[in-house]
Amino acid sequence: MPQVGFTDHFFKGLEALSREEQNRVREAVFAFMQDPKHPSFKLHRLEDIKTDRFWSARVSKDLRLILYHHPEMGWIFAYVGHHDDAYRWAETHQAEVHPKLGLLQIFRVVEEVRVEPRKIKPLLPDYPDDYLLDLGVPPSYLKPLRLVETEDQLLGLIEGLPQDVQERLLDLAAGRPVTLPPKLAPSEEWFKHPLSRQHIHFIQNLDELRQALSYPWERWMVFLHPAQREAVERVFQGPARVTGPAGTGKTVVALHRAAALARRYPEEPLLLTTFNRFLASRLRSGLQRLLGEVPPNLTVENLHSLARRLHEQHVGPVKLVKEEDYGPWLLEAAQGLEYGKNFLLSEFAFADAWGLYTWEAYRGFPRTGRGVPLTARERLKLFGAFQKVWGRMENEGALTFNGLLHRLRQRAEEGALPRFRAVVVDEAQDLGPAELLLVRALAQEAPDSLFFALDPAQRIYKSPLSWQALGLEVRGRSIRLKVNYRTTREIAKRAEAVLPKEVEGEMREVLSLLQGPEPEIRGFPTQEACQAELVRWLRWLLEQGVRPEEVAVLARVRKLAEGLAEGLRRAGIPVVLLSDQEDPGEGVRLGTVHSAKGLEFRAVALFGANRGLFPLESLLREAPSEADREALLAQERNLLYVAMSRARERLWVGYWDEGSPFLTP
Ligand SMILES: Nc1ncnc2c1ncn2[C@@H]1O[C@H](COP(=O)(O)OP(=O)(O)OP(=O)(O)O)[C@@H](O)[C@H]1O
Repeated sequence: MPQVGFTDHFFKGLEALSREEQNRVREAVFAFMQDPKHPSFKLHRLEDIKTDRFWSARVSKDLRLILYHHPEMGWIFAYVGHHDDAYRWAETHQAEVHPKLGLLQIFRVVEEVRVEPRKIKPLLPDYPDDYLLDLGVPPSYLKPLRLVETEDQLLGLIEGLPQDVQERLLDLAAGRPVTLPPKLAPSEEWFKHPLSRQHIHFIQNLDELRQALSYPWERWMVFLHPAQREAVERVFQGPARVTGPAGTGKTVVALHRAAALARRYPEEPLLLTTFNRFLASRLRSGLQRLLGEVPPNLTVENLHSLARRLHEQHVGPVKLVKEEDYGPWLLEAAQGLEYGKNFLLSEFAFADAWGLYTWEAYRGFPRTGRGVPLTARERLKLFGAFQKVWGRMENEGALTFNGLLHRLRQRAEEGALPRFRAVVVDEAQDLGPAELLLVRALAQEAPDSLFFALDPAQRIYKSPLSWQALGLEVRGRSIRLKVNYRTTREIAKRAEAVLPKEVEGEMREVLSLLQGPEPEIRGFPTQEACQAELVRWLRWLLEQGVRPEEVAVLARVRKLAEGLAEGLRRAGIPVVLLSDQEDPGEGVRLGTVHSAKGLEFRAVALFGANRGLFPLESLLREAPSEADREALLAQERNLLYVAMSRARERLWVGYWDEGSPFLTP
């Protein structure tokens, strides 16, 4: 089979078609590859349009494939769409080998511009043509670029350029440093160049084509950003991580990396894990799409169920106790000590999270960030109380979940548990020390064995911690993503505005190439008024043809979400709780912000972005120290960010009385 390429434009066109049309297109592509000259395709060159390299092939009465014929490579599927749309695309796009980069670019034709006599104030400094060409700007864009005066004009002009060129121009306009793209080396084949692979997906053989055709195609499956590709393909000599704001494709990287590792280590046990059961099942279906099936040597399981399973298999049955069970024991054991309940519970949880079960371990362990300082004597007294609780747990044959994780870790370190050749962790920002130490112990000590995907600004369960202290040094092996593939620029900007400019030592840098309506942030006199407007908004969305399952309504606390569910149902809006996701029915998704972690929706409404809910007043009141309060505040801020950044196209935020202070940075 000759090699065949598919452009990112083709995938965009395909995504806009109905499932049935997509199937027709897939069949047509396959048939075309067997016999492009088959009369049913009525293959012809589009002579009458400006750039005469595109061809049209008929899929059905109304669907057309637009192709480009490359002298060496053969056919490249450039676009697909309904007849008029496809022809319009062909008329407004051109394919050209870039004079400096030496790579084929497919981009929107720019109108010829005449310089007007009036004086203009250009947005971009007067860079020499050569420099702009080095950045990958097509020659026809040089003049129009010089006439751009505002950011909006720039966005409008460059919208149709290859994504990598857009990124560089936006960085340039924002005064950020720009790295020149690598040119094609004389001996390099252009289709293997990373920039070509970012825009054109080449399929080499029939098997690949068959596989590609048997699954719904989505762009994330084939077009990786060069930074994503590096995170996926690099061989890391130690623990490594990918970070980036919401929607930059960290989960996509985790999936591709797991798939790449499965190819690299086909005979060895591998693990792809994440925070909860639901996210793990999403990873599993992502892998099925990517690979056809989950390879037998790759376990995909959330960390908690993996730990339980390993304990049951290798140690014995599990009986867990929670804070509500051991809390009273702790208060009893600590009688006579002058500490409040909240501090006792939080100090116990701290020792438990770090596995400080012996006096030697607890005695000198750094309590940085704990807020309340303790003398050695005080530590000893507290430890005495903790020991009583642990003793009681032992008598009952029970342990905390962290206790279980530490016990397993110990077994793994002793060599009593099977180890994975490599472990990939998604949503790693919410893993605590016990979980991270277990992950480390479950991975072999070898290159590639530990990879984490995380965004510190989405930490909503745990306090920040030093990875170095856990033996996870990632310096030199940390890749940052900044291109947001999910959210429009307008929404991304508003969501990032909730956060400080720098989170845990990393500047928040995000670049979205998608445009859409401004998010609506609205205050109401009462909860009822807010709900009534939400109902109106939801009805309007559904009338616009947005499917109910593409919409999420989120609230800070469960009670509020549940009350709202009733209200929405009464108003005739079908609702499915996010917590019932294993078996979703028809309806708008509704739940707490926590339950929307890692998910995305076409439209998101946040109900009750009030002062008192963000941050949650009742939670802050319980904070045993100023330091704990600060940590909670950061988590609450992150929660608001998580809620807002779930939205792809539309975001609606409603509050009553007074809005969250996080909304006014
Ligand atoms: N290279 C890509 N090409 C096209 N789409 C992509 C690409 N990478 C990611 N996406 C899309 O962007 C969206 C966000 O991706 P993903 O969920 O992996 O981001 P994330 O960084 O894990 O987000 P979050 O931090 O919010 O969980 C998804 O719809 C995904 O399909």
